[in-house]
Amino acid sequence: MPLVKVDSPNVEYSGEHITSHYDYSTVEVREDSGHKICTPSTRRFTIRTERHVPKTGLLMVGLGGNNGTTVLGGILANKYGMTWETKEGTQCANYLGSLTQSSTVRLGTDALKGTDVYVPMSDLLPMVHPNDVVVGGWDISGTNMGDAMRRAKVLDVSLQLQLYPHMKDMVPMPGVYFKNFIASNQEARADNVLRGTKMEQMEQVRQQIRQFRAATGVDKVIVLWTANTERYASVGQGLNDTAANLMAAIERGDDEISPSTIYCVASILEGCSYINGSPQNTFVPGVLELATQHDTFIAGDDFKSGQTKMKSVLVDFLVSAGIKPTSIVSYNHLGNNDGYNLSSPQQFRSKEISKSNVVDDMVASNRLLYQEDEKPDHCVVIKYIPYVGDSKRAMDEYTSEIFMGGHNTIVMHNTCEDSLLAAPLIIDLVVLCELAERIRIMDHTHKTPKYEKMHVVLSLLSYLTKAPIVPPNTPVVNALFKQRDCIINIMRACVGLPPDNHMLLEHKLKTAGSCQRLLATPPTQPTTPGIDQTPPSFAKTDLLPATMVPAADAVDMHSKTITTQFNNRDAEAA
Ligand SMILES: NC(=O)c1ccc[n+]([C@@H]2O[C@H](COP(=O)([O-])OP(=O)(O)OC[C@H]3O[C@@H](n4cnc5c(N)ncnc54)[C@H](O)[C@@H]3O)[C@@H](O)[C@H]2O)c1
Ligand SMILES: O=P([O-])([O-])O[C@@H]1[C@@H](O)[C@H](O)[C@@H](O)[C@H](O)[C@@H]1O
Repeated sequence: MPLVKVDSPNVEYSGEHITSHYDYSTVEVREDSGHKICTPSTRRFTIRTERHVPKTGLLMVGLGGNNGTTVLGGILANKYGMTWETKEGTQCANYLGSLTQSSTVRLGTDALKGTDVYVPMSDLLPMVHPNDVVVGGWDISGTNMGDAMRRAKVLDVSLQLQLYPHMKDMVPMPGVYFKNFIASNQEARADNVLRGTKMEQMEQVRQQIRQFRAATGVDKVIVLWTANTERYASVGQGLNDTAANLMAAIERGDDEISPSTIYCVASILEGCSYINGSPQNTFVPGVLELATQHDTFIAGDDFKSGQTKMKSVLVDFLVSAGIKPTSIVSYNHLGNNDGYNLSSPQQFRSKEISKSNVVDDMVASNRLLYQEDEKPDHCVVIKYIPYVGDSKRAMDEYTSEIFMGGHNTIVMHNTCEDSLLAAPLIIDLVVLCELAERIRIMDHTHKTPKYEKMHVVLSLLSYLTKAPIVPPNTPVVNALFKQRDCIINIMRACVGLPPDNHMLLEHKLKTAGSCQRLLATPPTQPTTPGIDQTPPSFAKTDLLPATMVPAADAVDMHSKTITTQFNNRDAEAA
C-alpha cells in the first residue's frame, strides 16, 4: 500500500497498478490583430503506473571514476548503515542532495489544522530504493573499485577503510576506448579496453549487459554514462542521421563513431534506458531514431550539479523579477581527473557549450528585457589545478541592469565538492528513469486511445541535467524550479492530484483560517467502509468568536491570537 493514498473517484488502486483519470489543462494562445487570444482547454488522460518495483541494475560507464566510485561507495555505506569518525564527529551515511531521497512534496492542507502537509517525494509513488540498486559498469582503467575509490580521494578515509573490503574485489568490465575522443592525457589510464572492430565491440558490450543481467538476476538494467567528456562527434548525412546509417557507420568502423555512441546503441538494442551524464553529443539523430524504433528511453546531457545549477536559479530569479542580467562570468578550477580531461580544448568545448546554454530559455521568456537576438555576455572558464582535487571552486559574477540606470553585481564563491554533488543526481536519474519506465499514458483525444510510454527522449529528467535533451520541436526548460515542479506535478498526476499551483486561495478569502471551509462541500465520493466521511466540526471558539465581542475585547483577543502565533513560533524555534 503506498504511503500516500488518494481518496478520489478518479484514482483506482489495484494489486498491479495505480490508475488515474486525469484532466490536463492548458491554454492555447493565438495572435489576432495584435491581441493574444487565449483558449483554455482540457485533455483527459488515463495514467497507469505499475506498482511492483522491479530489481533494478545500474551499469555505469566510467564506474572507476570519481563519480562512479562515490555512487557505489555511497550506496554501500547507506545499505550497511555505516557511520564513520571525522574531526566534526560521527558521520552517518545519507542521501543528502538527492531529490527523490531527501526532498519533500507538498500534498495539500491538513483537514484539521489547515497547515501544509509535506511528505517525502518517495512516498508519492512506488520507487526503487537506491540501497536495492545492483551496481556494475565499465571502465577503461582496470583498477579495482577499492583502489579507484582511494584514487578518487572523495570520501573520508575512515569511511573508505570500511568500504574497501566491499569494493576491492570489484573490477570494472573492460570498456570501449577510441583515443581520439577524450584527452590524450587519459591514454595512460586505458589498460582495460575491449578489442576488435567497432561493431564487434558493440556486440561485446551487448553481451556484457546480458551477462550482468543473468549474473545478478536483475529485472531491468539502466545504463548511465559518467565517463570522461568526449569531444563532439561529427553529425552528417550517411553517417549518423538515421538509425540505418548509424549502424552502417558502426559496421564500417567510421572514425566519427564515438565510444559513447557504441555504449548507447548497445544499450538501446538490449532494451536498456541510456542516460548521458556528460556534455558530448551522444544522441545524434540516428540514435534518436533507433531509440524510437525500440521504444527505449534516452536522457541527458551533463549532470547539473553545482555552478550551473546555481545559475539556473539565480538567472531565473533575476529575469522573473524584471532585473536584466547583462554579464555572467563563470570561472571555476578543479583538480580531479575530469578537470584533467577538460584541460584539453576539444573536451572543454563540449563542456563550455552545455554550461553556456543554460540561460537561453529564461532570457527568451522576457522580451521586455531582451530583444529577439539579445543575450547577456556569458563566459565560461575552467582551469585544472591539481591541488584542489575534486573540490571544485566556482567563482561567478552576475552584473545586471536595475531601476533608473542602476547596476547590481552579485559575486559568488561556491566550493562544489563535485562528486559528492553529482552522486545523488546519478541516483535520482536512475530512480526517476526506472519510475518512468513503469508509467503508461492513454490520451483520450486520440482516435484510438491506447496506453503508451512517454516519448523516448525523457525530458522529465531535465532538472538533473545542464543541457536537457527534449523531444524534437518541444521547448527546452532550464529554470530549476520549473523543472522540479514538472517532476512533482507529473507524479501528482499519476495519483490523481492536481498540480500544486501555490495559490493558497483558501487562505485569501474572507473565511481565511477557517479549516471548516476546506470541507464546506462534504466529499461526494462513495463512502469507504471504516472511514468516517463526516467533516470534523470545530468549536467555534477555536476559530472565530461565536458572537460579536466589544471592540476592546476584540483587540485584546486579536493581540492574544497574534501573541499565540508568535509564542508558538518561539516555542518551535526554541
Ligand atoms: N559534479 C560532477 O562531478 C560532474 C558534473 C557534471 C558532469 N560531470 C561529468 O561526469 C563525468 C565523470 O566525472 P568524474 O569526476 O567521475 O570523472 P573521472 O575522470 O573521475 O571518471 C571518469 C571515468 O571514466 C573512465 N572512462 C573514460 N572513458 C571511458 C570509456 N570510453 N569507457 C569506460 N570508461 C571510460 C575513466 O577511466 C574514469 O575512470 C565527466 O564527463 C564529467 O564532465 C561531472
Ligand atoms: O555542474 P557544474 O558545476 O556547473 O559544472 C561542473 C564544471 O564546473 C566542472 O568544471 C566540471 O568538471 C564538472 O564536470 C561539472 O560539469
